[in-house]
Amino acid sequence: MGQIEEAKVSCLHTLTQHRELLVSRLKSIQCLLDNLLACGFFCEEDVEIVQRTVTKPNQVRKILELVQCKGEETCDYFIFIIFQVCDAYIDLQPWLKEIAYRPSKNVAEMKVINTDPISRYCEKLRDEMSRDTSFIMSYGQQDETRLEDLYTDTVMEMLNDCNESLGFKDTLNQFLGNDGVFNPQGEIICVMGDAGVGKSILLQKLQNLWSKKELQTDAIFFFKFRCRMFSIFKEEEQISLRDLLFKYNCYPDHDPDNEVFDYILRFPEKVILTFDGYDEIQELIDQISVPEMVSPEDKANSLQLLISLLSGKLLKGSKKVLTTRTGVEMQNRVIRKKVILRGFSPDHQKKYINLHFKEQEHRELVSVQLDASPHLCGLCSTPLFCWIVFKSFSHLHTRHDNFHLPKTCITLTDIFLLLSEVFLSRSASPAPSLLKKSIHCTSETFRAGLRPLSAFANLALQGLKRGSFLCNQMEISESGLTEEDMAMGFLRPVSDCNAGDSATFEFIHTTLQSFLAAFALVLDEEATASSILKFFTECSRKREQCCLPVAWCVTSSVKPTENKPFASNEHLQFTNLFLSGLLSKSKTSLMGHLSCFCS
Ligand SMILES: Nc1ncnc2c1ncn2[C@@H]1O[C@H](COP(=O)(O)OP(=O)(O)OP(=O)(O)O)[C@@H](O)[C@H]1O
Repeated sequence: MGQIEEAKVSCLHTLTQHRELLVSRLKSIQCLLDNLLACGFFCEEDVEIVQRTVTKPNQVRKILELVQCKGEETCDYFIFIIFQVCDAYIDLQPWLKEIAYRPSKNVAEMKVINTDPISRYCEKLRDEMSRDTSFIMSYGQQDETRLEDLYTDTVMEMLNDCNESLGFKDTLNQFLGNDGVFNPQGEIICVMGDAGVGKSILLQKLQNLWSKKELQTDAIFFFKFRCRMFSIFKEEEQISLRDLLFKYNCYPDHDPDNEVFDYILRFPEKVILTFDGYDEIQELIDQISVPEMVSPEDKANSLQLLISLLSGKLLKGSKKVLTTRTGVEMQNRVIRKKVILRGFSPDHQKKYINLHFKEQEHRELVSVQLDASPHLCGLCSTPLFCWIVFKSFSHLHTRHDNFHLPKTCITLTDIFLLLSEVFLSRSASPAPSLLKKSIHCTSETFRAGLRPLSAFANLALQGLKRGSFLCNQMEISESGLTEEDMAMGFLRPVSDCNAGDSATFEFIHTTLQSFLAAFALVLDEEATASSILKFFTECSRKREQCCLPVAWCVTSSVKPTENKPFASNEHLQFTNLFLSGLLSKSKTSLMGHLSCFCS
């Protein structure tokens, strides 16, 4: 009993003794008030008295005064709140250690609710992140697929500063760890890989793991960005770091004192930032004139904010993961580690088959067909192409008796023709009856869907010509596309790139946009040879290989809006590749057939 008395006295005494420190370090008042009120230590009037007091230090003084007036148990509980809600009272955790705080039996059984804005915001971020990342987007509005039902590990190779192999990794939960770090001062984990190899999906998986607290990290904030978004800001448009983080992720609720943002600035090491598709804005960054130092408080051009974040001038110490197509390099001094994605290994491919096909019969059929065609098997090591092939197989096999995956010489053009056929046949033919399947006839499906296909193709080409991966509702309506056409799956809505009130859409993958653009060029009867080959000319104008510094050592005077359409001309190169494919001998009959109906 004597010992308990002594402990009780010491709590009250502790508050008196450390009053000054508490006044200077206690920031989150609301959480204290909420809990003291909920447990009956404070009444409504006490809360009002504190709230009426101006300035935060005075509010803390008032709380301490009231708590101490109410006696030992209240003081005990007051310290217990600080102990329990450690995120919000991070500054006082060393103090708790110093006084060797141990909750007494009495308070240890009491409830503490975390109503601190920072903790609430972290929870909101995790919830939203989980919602945003649980489904694979490219499956369009029609058939959403859960990420966890289809995500398959891919081959990840770590490289050093000279691009020599440092070994392979096959799981993601320790992705942010020290394995493969060649420059401890660098802050960027650079994920590289070819089109469709799974860079965006890897980020999505990381985000999803974090939202479920399954990613090994102590970061409590995670902000995701698509680099494409930075290209839609007008040059004169200014945005603050606070708005950039919150507007494109989520805003904190009930944070009148801006505690969340202040916390982020004070503890950047608690922040993870991901930037997807750096290649898409590389040239914009390349051309921006040397940025001035950007203050976290001021508004600035969005690209300057991005550069400042990447270079560590803003939120220094935060963890950054950036994805880019192979070939777009950054200076090693900003890179912490490099990971290159190599796609599916044969084992991954088997796992992916099992996840993709529920029926054993289909699994076996696809495996046999893949084994019979090493060429197709090779293409399927790229997850995007594998997805298209499997999706086409599922769709066309259930509808047509005579559908088989092509055995020999399958090209990328064949793969995208298959995908288009799947999209077109969704609306064209009725669902298959169990007894009677129709005969598979590609040219008939294309002919029947020629109107929407041409409209999508023209939209893709117009986008490519003006250097945009996005299109708005007006452009869609002008192209004659109906709501039913939109449901086919070629386009999907984009939530984080909305310009103004109008909804924005993008093709489910940039390679599909390149394919459709090539389709439009081939179908255009009036196009001259030079206009059809326009992109060949552009691509032959060789760009100097630049090693991106994240721009600040580039002193070009060219302004961002005067830029050339695309960061790298890879999208045009894809269009050229598809153009060659569509003009090749094996496609003469299909394209000739369609051209007849176009004219
Ligand atoms: N690990 C994976 N598991 C299952 N499916 C995957 C995986 N990676 C990619 N895919 C499939 O491939 C599609 C394309 O992948 P993703 O968009 O991530 O490629 P990318 O490398 O970011 O391409 P780009 O450079 O063109 O942006 C995904 O929508 C998904 O269907």
